[in-house]
Amino acid sequence: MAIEAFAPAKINLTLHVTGRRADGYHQLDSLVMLTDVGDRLTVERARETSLIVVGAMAAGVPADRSNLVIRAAELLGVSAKITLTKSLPAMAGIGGGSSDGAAAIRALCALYDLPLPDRETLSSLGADVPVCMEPELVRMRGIGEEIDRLDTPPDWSMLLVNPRVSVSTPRVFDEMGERDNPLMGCPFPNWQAFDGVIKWLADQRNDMQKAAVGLQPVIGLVLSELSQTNGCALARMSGSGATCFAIYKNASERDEALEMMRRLHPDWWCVATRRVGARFR
Ligand SMILES: C[C@@](CO)(OP(=O)(O)O)[C@H](O)COP(=O)(O)OP(=O)(O)OC[C@H]1O[C@@H](n2ccc(N)nc2=O)[C@H](O)[C@@H]1O
Ligand SMILES: Nc1ncnc2c1ncn2[C@@H]1O[C@H](COP(=O)(O)OP(=O)(O)O)[C@@H](O)[C@H]1O
Repeated sequence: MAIEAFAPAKINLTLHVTGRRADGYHQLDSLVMLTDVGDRLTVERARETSLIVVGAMAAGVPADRSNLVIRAAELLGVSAKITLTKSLPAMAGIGGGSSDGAAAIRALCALYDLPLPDRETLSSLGADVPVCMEPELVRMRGIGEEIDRLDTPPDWSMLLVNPRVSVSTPRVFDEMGERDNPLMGCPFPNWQAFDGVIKWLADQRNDMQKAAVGLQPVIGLVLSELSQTNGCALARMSGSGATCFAIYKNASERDEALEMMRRLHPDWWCVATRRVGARFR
């Protein structure tokens, strides 16, 4: 029997870096949602673990023990034949590897009838793994292991654009200036009221954006082009970059923006997306 799981891209709608722990990890305050674009994996029982990586974004993704799907099997103490179909760019700020690890945990627990590990344990795979288990809109704090479920994610029309440069997460953290930044602003808005949420989001930040743009100036170009598209309510970088997201009130304006970005930059990764919804499993 084979079990499939979907590994959605995550978007950090906000990413406030609020401090640094003694072990060097950064404390975060981030609003996160999962989307309906992602990788897929299938797992089947086997005596030894094996991994095949296929798909449009497979190039350069390790198929050895450094891959988080193999580390997920090791964490659970099980073995499986795993096929991973990569559609998300790696090292892109949308948690491709972390979401694959989280999806592998879900699929392997279903395959072997095991309980899901707690968040601390998931966090040992990668700081972003716990949040990739959450189809709700969530507030993520600590280094990623403290999660508050807030609401059903708003059903926005969005774009994800990656200019095909990879950015190393630790490198961007290293390049940051101030690390003791304020938490997200309170009170939170009504998450389903478009104008109110956008106004609130515009007052929040991605504290890694400036450092990432410094390392890869093309991210600044992505942001400026997205924010000039018709109907763009907000454009911001996700995670440590380089992927940026843009939110639109209307699907038609989003689709026009997608067409324009693809025409202007055929070599960039540009996709339309929305909340993960029923695709999550
Ligand atoms: C920055 C964020 C925001 O959601 O997203 P991405 O840009 O990776 O998508 C995450 O915190 C990334 O999580 P993840 O990619 O799982 O991080 P890990 O593999 O655990 O750690 C990679 C390295 O990033 C740094 N790191 C990571 C998380 C954190 N809270 N503080 C850190 O300083 C550490 O140097 C660590 O060695
Ligand atoms: N399943 C995976 N897919 C992609 N990268 C992976 C995977 N497992 C481990 N990695 C490694 O994780 C690193 C970061 O990948 P990723 O999670 O995609 O970054 P980000 O969190 O910035 O989007 C890469 O250096 C890659 O070699």
